[in-house]
Amino acid sequence: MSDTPQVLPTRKSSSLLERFSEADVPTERGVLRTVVFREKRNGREHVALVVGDIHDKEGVPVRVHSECLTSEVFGSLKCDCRQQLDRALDFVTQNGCGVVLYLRQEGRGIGLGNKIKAYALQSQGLDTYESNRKLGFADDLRSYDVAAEMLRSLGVRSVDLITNNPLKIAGLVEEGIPVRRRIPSRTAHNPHNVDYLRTKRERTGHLIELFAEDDTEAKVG
Ligand SMILES: Nc1nc2c(ncn2[C@@H]2O[C@H](COP(=O)(O)OP(=O)(O)OP(=O)(O)O)[C@@H](O)[C@H]2O)c(=O)[nH]1
Ligand SMILES: [Zn+2]
Repeated sequence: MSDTPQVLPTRKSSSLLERFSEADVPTERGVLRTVVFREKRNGREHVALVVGDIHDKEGVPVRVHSECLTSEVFGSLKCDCRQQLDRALDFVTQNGCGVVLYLRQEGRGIGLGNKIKAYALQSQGLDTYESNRKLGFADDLRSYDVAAEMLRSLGVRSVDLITNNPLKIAGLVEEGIPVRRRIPSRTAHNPHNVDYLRTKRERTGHLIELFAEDDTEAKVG
């Protein structure tokens, strides 16, 4: 991967978002071009981490990742979000080309406080989706309009999407982003997240292959 700063082309015609700022950020995996978008309706900031030349390209490897403070910052074992993020960053940096969108849709869109309320209900025996419903929320409140607009602003023509979630593929396609193929995001299970992963597989058709934590093959792709 080149360490040379690159200026990414900008499209000015976005309606939901302002393309607010961008800079190269050195990370343990190399330099990530970090582009911050602001949602005009609520000021929420979403991030695109860009590697390589993606403008006007087809089949760009893309991860559309939803924020999960508990696992990504605090190391919670209740889900697989940090692994998914790490593996996506590994993939795009090793590949020398790709994008990780980091969307501020914590708790599948219900927010951190409500996710922790849902965790409290799960400790009483409810599953991920039952606990959402008990709190008065739908299973998944996320939308992909912001992701689509970010990708359009970056000039991505079509994507190879790193995901196990068929609804995410459908959501992006509905928002006008062609998905050329899916890159599976393999994830390791542990005693704390195995029910969560099984529930995703059974309730929303996530295409999850489960690997034990010591399985060195558990990786993206
Ligand atoms: N409401 C709720 N959200 C959760 C729970 N556990 C994890 N999350 C959130 O779920 C989001 C990740 O979504 P997932 O459904 O796990 O995975 P996905 O992004 O749809 O699918 P992949 O692309 O395959 O990773 C993150 O925002 C997490 O904070 C939970 O028990 N309840
Ligand atoms: Zn998580």
